Amino acid sequence: MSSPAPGDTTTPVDPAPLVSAPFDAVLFLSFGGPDGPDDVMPFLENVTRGRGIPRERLESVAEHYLHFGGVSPINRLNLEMIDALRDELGRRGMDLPVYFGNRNWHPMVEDTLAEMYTAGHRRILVFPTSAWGGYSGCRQYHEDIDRALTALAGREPGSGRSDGAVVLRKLPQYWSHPAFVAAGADAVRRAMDTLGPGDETPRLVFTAHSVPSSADAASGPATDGGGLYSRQVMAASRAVADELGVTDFDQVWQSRSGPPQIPWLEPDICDHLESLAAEGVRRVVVYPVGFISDHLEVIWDLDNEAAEVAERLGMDYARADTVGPDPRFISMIGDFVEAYAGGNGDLAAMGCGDNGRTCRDRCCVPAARPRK
Ligand SMILES: CC1=C(CCC(=O)O)c2cc3nc(cc4[nH]c(cc5[nH]c(cc1n2)c(C)c5CCC(=O)O)c(CCC(=O)O)c4C)C(CCC(=O)O)=C3C
Ligand SMILES: [Fe+2]
Repeated sequence: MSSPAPGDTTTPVDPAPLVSAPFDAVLFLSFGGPDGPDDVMPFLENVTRGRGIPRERLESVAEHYLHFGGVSPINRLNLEMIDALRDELGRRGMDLPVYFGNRNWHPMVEDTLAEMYTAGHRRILVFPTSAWGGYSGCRQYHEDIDRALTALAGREPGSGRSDGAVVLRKLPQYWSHPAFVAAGADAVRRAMDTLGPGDETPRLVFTAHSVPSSADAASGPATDGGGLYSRQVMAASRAVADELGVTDFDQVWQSRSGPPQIPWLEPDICDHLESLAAEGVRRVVVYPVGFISDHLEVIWDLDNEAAEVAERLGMDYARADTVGPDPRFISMIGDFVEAYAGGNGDLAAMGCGDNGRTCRDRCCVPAARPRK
């Protein structure tokens, strides 16, 4: 978490939100996922609205969800983290209630914000379930906040953001937080243990969600040369490997979508397993450092697809748990809430911003999307 580079202009913030008044509630903001078979297509349409994802890709992703009865584990996993966070805040004597809202499925963030407003909350800390910078990992969560505020202004005259009547402050990116790194390292240790002893140390492979190469190139402050997301993922992977004393590791990508002619970050985990097998590697541990819960992208793309490839290649394969349920991760969220609740948290931290404003000027701008 760095402060702005010299010469970098921080986006001006409305004067009112800068007032260092205390915050009175937490909004746990996530991606959302379907809760049953009838939700799957409407959910996918929400995710991909205007994004040029081919119909065939949607249909095959729908099948992944239907394979699990149309239910993504993401909502249940988020609710478990929220319960743990409530306990954590309670232990610290902090009485901020924790609400749950999503970008793409119920409870939708627009409805949650309306509920929070009705309950009297006006200064809200937002914890996003993404650790990263970049358009999908950071700016899109600011957009969710912006959309929810616009919807609120429509429902509740006088709730406008410009007069500072409502402040939603997004908490910073946490990919480099020691708790995130330590919990990840322990998850890798446990996965190594499940493989048991062998005559070869397993190769450690980190994965994160691929994004279009153009989106990665546009990630970070405009003055920073781009590639913020991929640099963060590599740095987080290296930090976990360092903690384990592992020097030989790979960092690859998973879950790409979009038409094949558009370049996305590569290599894909399944292709990478083929390359490793060709090199003679026989044992692999995969850690999805890019996600904080074992949601569908993890259990389908890694536990099904990649595991199948590994089996066909005759490799021993284990997938490490994501950090979500680790008490250190929940305690990290507690630390953020405690640091920001009084109103004096570090507003210059990367990813932090009020009412949908990004932390830096022209930061993580959406890349031009291909027209179909
Ligand atoms: C960087 C990143 C994260 C990590 C940061 C974060 O966690 O926020 C993330 C998380 C997630 N992505 C998820 C699901 C999906 N992502 C899709 C599509 C896309 N993701 C993208 C990027 C990311 N995605 C991008 C550039 C697209 C292309 C379309 C677009 O530009 O928007 C699609 C459409 C179909 C497909 O093509 O796969 C689905 C269904 C779920 C929920 C899983 C569940 O339900 O359990 C989660 C947590
Ligand atoms: Fe995604």
